[in-house]
Amino acid sequence: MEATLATAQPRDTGIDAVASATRRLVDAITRAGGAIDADADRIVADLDVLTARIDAHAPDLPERIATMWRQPGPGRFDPAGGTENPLSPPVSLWVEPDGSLRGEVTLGLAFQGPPGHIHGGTSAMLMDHALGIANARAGYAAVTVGLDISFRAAIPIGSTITILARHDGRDGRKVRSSGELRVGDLTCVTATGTFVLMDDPSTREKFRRLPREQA
Ligand SMILES: CCCCCCCCCCCCCCCC(=O)SCCNC(=O)CCNC(=O)[C@H](O)C(C)(C)COP(=O)(O)OP(=O)(O)OC[C@H]1O[C@@H](n2cnc3c(N)ncnc32)[C@H](O)[C@@H]1OP(=O)(O)O
Repeated sequence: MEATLATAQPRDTGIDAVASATRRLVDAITRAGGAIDADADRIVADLDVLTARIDAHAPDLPERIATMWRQPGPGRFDPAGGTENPLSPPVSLWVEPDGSLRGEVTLGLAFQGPPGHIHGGTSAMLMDHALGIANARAGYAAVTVGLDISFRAAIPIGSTITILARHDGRDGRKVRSSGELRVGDLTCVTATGTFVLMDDPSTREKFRRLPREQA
């Protein structure tokens, strides 16, 4: 049986292709470093032309946010697995037979923390997001109120990171999930999360208004 994708289905055209190309651009810049200084003026001019071309298509922010949230299926704009988000690492999470999630990602220099290794904030984002999706797959759309994370071993840049996440249960308006990041057999990061259901009145009140109304 074909495995179910819990994150957005990547496309190789349109905005997904632009986002992929932008990830390649960011990776190239971080790898080249100051070696591009001599060519920087021309590069900036070229990039500014591209930015203006793309910006010409952009609606105002509240309209854009509303459009994003009207899209069906897993978030295509998420910061961890959003195929349309150039800042999102290219994460795909699949549903295992027991309902837990599993995925793989390889991260480049843009995500570096300690020398040659992944930044802890990036690991925390991968965990937060995977835990949230594990809850959503179990039927509980919820926001994070607590994330308990342990960094047990540093993750080398360029290694294949396995992401594991599972929904652990519900306690009133709170839901719990847990997960880990592994490289091979080594568990590098473990995390447990506490989330509050989106349909809890206080959460609904907090997140129901569009940014236009909040301004
Ligand atoms: C993007 C999201 C879309 C989601 C829908 C689509 C789902 C598709 C999957 C996408 C996956 C996304 C996964 C990313 C998820 C984020 O990254 S969400 C962004 C980060 N989180 C936030 O911005 C939430 C900020 N917090 C709040 O706005 C408010 O806390 C809330 C949620 C409105 C609740 O407010 P409140 O009613 O005043 O309650 P509060 O005092 O905060 O505490 C709530 C409960 O949590 C407990 N609690 C609080 N802190 C902690 C803690 N550190 N540890 C343990 N328990 C705690 C409290 O004790 C309390 O428990 P009970 O009293 O109910 O037993």
